[in-house]
Amino acid sequence: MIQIENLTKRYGRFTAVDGISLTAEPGRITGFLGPNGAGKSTAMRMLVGLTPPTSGTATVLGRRYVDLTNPAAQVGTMLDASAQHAGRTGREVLTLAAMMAGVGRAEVDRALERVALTPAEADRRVGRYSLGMRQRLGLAGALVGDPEVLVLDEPANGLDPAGIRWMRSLLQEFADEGGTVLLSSHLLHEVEQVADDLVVIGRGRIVARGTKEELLRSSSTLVDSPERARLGQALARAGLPAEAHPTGGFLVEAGPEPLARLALAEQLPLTEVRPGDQRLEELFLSLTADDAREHSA
Ligand SMILES: Nc1ncnc2c1ncn2[C@@H]1O[C@H](COP(=O)(O)OP(=O)(O)OP(=O)(O)O)[C@@H](O)[C@H]1O
Repeated sequence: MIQIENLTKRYGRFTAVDGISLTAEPGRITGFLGPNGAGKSTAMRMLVGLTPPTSGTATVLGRRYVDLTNPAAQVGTMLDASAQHAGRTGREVLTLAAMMAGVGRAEVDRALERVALTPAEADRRVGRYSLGMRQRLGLAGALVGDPEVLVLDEPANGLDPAGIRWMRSLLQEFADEGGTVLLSSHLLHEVEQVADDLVVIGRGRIVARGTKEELLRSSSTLVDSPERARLGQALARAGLPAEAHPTGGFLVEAGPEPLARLALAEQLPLTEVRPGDQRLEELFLSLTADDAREHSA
């Protein structure tokens, strides 16, 4: 379990993280989504004690990270997969992580196996790894101490679609055994494939949160009729906000019931009544486009 309450980080007059609160539950994968510069890494660094917060609290397993008895074994972290020592082999990097977590060589082999790095690959220098291999090694480092919680910053970075599917099943297995996963991404498509719950951050503030299903659920209905013109007139008369949809029919800001009643009253045949395609993508873009623009300006 991860609990963040009113967490704020200011650098001088700039507020990087602005009073955010979020919870990541055991048994679930929580995606922390936001455009570049939204404050994800800063929040995660505060969570694991690498950056002191200006105010607010962050706890893992009920305690501040620095107060955990053996943080390296209780919380697996991967905050910057590209920061691994290029001159060391993957196995050496992992052996160091295992020592910090107080576990032995058998766990190193087990972690390598879990992330599907072969012994030959493990004995290669990290400088010669692809980005995807570095991510796998970073995940192995997070898993090696057999933690209850994983905190992963952009773990899908550099993975191809098959790699993302693989990561999803690995993290799902971890969550199914009761583990807590908090992972960040600036790419909606990635996080949508991996997470159960989503927290969306823009310009340091939480702008949406909920289960993936909740956030994907549509508030509009797509409706169509062979008598489209008459349908349009009926919608206008009924005062239902509607706009023409590119694929035909109308996108109406209403649930299906008022539309069914309208069709019955107007004796209108309907060929389509289904949830409008309010994809999470639109939500993400509309919620964060301005933030992203201002940051890059
Ligand atoms: N040490 C620092 N000093 C000053 N500003 C900082 C510092 N660290 C981060 N920032 C600023 O805080 C904001 C949030 O940065 P952060 O790295 O947390 O964003 P992010 O959501 O992780 O973005 P990305 O997806 O690009 O990693 C950015 O505008 C960044 O420039």
